[in-house]
Amino acid sequence: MEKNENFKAGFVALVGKPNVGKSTLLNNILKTKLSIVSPKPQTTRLRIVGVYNDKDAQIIFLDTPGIQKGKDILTKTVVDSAVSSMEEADIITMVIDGVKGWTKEDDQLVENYLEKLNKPTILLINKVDKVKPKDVLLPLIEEVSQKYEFKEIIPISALKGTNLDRYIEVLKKYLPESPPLFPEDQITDLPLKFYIAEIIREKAFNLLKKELPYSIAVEVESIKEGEKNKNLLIIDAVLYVERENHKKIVIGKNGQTLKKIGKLAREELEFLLKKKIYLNLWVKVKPEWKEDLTLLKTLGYQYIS
Ligand SMILES: Nc1nc2c(ncn2[C@@H]2O[C@H](COP(=O)(O)OP(=O)(O)OP(=O)(O)O)[C@@H](O)[C@H]2O)c(=O)[nH]1
Repeated sequence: MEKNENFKAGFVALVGKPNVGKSTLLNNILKTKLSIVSPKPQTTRLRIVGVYNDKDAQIIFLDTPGIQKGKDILTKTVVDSAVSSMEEADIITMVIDGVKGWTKEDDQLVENYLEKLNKPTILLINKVDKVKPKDVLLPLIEEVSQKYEFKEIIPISALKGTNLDRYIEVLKKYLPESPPLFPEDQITDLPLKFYIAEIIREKAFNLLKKELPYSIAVEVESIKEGEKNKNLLIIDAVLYVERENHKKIVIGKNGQTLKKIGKLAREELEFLLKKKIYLNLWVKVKPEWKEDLTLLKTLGYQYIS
């Protein structure tokens, strides 16, 4: 790719309440599935970096998990990682849900973070495919422009792709001039083990969200190539639950639920990695895994101090 002389590169932190559509936005911009999208709030617990490249710019997205209230170590870790994303960023993008409008939590985000960090901030009003332009959107734009000195306010639909090109152009305007910061083929800094664990966790979460909304963690213990067949990956992974009765739920009657999780994860992994996959899944009980620092670190929550 022929590079523009005034090439720009830098970090953009995506912030906003759970469920406003940050993961959908990132996935649509990067056209590859890096973070979990699900209708349940607070599923993105990891800081995920996606890298957008074109001839003018390299934009590195920091996807921050919702800033939540909570006392366990996992929640604190999540908040720390969200804050460090914002501190690292050249530009902050705040996302709100156009249907729900501006909320009290958004006021807190402005007060507690944006005003203190004082970085160029862009506001995206998402899900505009679901709102009436005149009756809802125009008054909302008027309202939010009083809330903070946003550099720009852009109505988008992350789902439909509406106005995302305009958003990219605006980011380029505020990014510093710099050579690329990452090699171009690097679309995520997540190690493969971690990436696979997230896909398995997503499948388990989607099947079990009613019974076990937040208490499953997944660790990929090993990934080996087939001895004779290099096109085969053998993956061993453990699903951690907090209680014995949760283990029964994950396994299901005659092992049906675990089998289904395995099948869905395997199909997606085969598609994404373009290899044949053997996926061995176990379920282990690990009481209070959310409080277990060592395990959290193994699982990749690196921002624990
Ligand atoms: N109609 C409509 N729905 C959207 C749009 N963007 C996201 N959604 C839906 O909103 C829900 C939440 O989207 P996510 O991308 O998971 O939201 P998030 O902000 O990453 O949420 P957390 O992971 O909880 O922080 C999903 O059901 C999406 O399909 C949009 O532009 N229009």
